[in-house]
Amino acid sequence: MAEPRTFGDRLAATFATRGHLCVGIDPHAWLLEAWGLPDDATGLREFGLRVVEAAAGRIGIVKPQVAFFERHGSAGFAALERVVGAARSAGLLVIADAKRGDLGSTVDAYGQAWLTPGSPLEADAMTVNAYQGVGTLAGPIALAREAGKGLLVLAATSNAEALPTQTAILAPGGSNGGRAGRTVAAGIVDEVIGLNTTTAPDAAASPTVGSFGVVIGATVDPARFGIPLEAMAVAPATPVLAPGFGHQGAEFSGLRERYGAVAPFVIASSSRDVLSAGPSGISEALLRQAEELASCLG
Ligand SMILES: O=C(O)c1cc(=O)[nH]c(=O)n1[C@@H]1O[C@H](COP(=O)(O)O)[C@@H](O)[C@H]1O
Repeated sequence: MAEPRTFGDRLAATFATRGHLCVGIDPHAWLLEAWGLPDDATGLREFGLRVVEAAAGRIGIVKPQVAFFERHGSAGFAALERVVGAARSAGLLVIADAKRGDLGSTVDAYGQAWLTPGSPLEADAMTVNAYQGVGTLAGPIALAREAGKGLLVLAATSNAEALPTQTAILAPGGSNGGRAGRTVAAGIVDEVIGLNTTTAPDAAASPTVGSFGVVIGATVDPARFGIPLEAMAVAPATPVLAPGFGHQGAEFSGLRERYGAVAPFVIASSSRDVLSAGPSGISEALLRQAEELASCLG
């Protein structure tokens, strides 16, 4: 059977067959040491490939954190290419956690790096930030539509320092002027919902999940940001990348209450908590977490 054309369709298929768990591939120096691996490009590659091997067939989504590979320069990027390639070949959805953002002409190149079919770092989706305006993302948005890729835009992040900025109130004026009075996070979410509704004609007959999602940390209260959860759940739903489970304190048992109507479209991400099970324990830890998550969502 042909692979679903859009990221949203592939995500919907993954939710149905492999569930909602995403493991973050975050090779912190202390984790490399705990795994008995060197803190260099060979260690990164080995770590990433072992996580991919553990994830394949057990869960559906991996999220390599680019920063840890970037620490080792070009050799780190070569390791990341191998890990991303292995994950995609294993049928896992790959979200490149690159958190790129810039003015339009520059962000276009970031989009090309991570979303162009056949590019060395090709992923299924990437994280981006829109603090220079969602409009700056026009290039990656167009590329994602054309290539069947996805974007996950930071809205309400899991870290406490973000609260004052992301709950700040939008001023009138500019292309986002109609959203004046709402929070920065809610304005971003609203614009991303709009991207999904305007993509629909091109996608499957009635897509259930859109290709453009937002990041809403599992440690925050979406109501505090005025985020319209019900509107996000209207088909094609705006998926949510939800980091913060495990090490940052969020629990799967709180997921339904936190995300309300949009809970069925949440990608629940955990890195350190799962990775600290080590190379011999990670497969079992992934299965256990996937089961727990499924029972909380079921
Ligand atoms: O975009 C992300 O993935 C992200 C957004 C956010 O709001 N908070 C957040 O922690 N993340 C990422 O998710 C991962 C969380 O890792 P753990 O706290 O170890 O599970 C890190 O790679 C973060 O960069």
